[in-house]
Amino acid sequence: MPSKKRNRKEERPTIHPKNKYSENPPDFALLASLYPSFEPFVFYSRDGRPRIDWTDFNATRELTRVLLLHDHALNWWIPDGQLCPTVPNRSNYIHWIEDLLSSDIIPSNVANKDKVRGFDIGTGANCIYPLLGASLLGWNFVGSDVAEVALEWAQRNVNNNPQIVELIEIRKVETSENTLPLEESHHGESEYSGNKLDFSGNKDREEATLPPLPLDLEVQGHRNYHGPPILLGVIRDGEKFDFCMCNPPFFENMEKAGLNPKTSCGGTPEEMVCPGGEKSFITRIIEDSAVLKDSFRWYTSMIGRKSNLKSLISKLREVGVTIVKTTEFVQGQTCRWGLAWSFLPPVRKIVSPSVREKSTMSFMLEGISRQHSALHVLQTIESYFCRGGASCKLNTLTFVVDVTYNQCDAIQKNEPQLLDKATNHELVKEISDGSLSNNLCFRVSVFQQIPGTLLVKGALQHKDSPISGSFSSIFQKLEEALRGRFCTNKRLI
Ligand SMILES: C[S@@+](CC[C@H](N)C(=O)[O-])C[C@H]1O[C@@H](n2cnc3c(N)ncnc32)[C@H](O)[C@@H]1O
Repeated sequence: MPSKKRNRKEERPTIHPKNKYSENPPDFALLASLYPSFEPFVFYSRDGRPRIDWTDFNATRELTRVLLLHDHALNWWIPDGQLCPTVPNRSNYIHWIEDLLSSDIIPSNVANKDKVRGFDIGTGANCIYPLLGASLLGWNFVGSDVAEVALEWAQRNVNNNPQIVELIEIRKVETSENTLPLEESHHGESEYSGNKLDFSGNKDREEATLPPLPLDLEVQGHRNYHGPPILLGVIRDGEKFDFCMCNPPFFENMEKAGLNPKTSCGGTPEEMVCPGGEKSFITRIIEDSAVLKDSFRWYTSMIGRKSNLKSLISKLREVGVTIVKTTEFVQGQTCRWGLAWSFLPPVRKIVSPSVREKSTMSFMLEGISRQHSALHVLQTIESYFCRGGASCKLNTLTFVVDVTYNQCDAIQKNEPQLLDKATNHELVKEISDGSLSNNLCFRVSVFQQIPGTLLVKGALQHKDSPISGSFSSIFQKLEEALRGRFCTNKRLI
């Protein structure tokens, strides 16, 4: 999985507050004193902090083993080279799903409220999500996989934990002759992520190395998935789930996975690679979900590259989902995105309080010099929003500009002010029935008051849009920009 190099000064979302490690990161010294098998992997840096060598697969595997044992009472192991999960990171995804299930955006499964049932696509030898979900929250799981070694070890990891054995079924995905075999290129030890986790909180930790984006993936965009079935053909007739989750094989081949000498979390080609990379894998999940529809309350997947979010959200629109939610998972130097969607009709619409308060706004521009007419101001408003990525319709007869911001563009351009932040952790996007409601549409009108004074009015057109809460801040920014341009000599726009 790729990671994202982040600017240290940038404000980061934090680890999920329900995560066991949010307040108390793993204490290597304590773990070493309690577990002799972990002790040889711990050393002390000059500042006296206990550390482990993240480039040593045996060290990262032993850390995961003792964390699962110490904090979750789970017996766990994986063979050499298999993908080794970092427990705090994986816990964030589980808690996000917990939030989705407990939110009242879509109806809960009233009949089976106490029996949550999840489907982990590609559970891996480590079987980490079913193990965490079952032990932390008592959830039932089906964990699927195609790889023999994954199926064998996932089952072993379940069987070695009698307290949750009843909750987890490991299901083999049957490959048909029409599917392409997974790539056979073996590079021995490989990196699955460009991440370096440093639980010690030491300031001088190194930034993550971002593996290069596969060039041909970028150029060619989406390639069709030709691998084994993912949901359709694996889910049985009449089966219902509260959610599915997936940490997909992200890369097209092992070369493209990029090798990061700073970490060693294992990961075989079967675990890391699928034809077309994560985009094609998740696109197939979306296509399957459009057939399976209400068999799942929530469909979710992890995404390794933010650049894939936009096209995947467009795909979701195409297939007519009712709700899309995204989140960012951040832990240490690791950054991923979560994408969730549903076909169930939303129970409520998310409208930020500011929308209810302010769907029309206005301001006066005074002291405008003679050479600037109302038409000039109107055209400036149009070009201001066009440059920000909106589409605009100018009417010079009525002195009106109609502005439409597309939500996906806002995400891609990283303009958080256009997105309605429902919690600190997630950006919520609700696409309700109509096609308009996931856009932000407003009308700006310019009125001549007296020479040198204009009134600028803004009126929100679709108040139910989930991102309409951003209207007032956008309008305030317009005011600032126009004042800078026309009322002083500062050229802001
Ligand atoms: C990146 S690993 C994730 C393993 C584990 N869930 C984790 O988070 O560490 C992806 C897994 O998906 C499996 N896989 C690939 N194609 C699959 C398919 N069509 N259905 C189910 N699993 C698949 C691989 O064998 C591999 O175990």
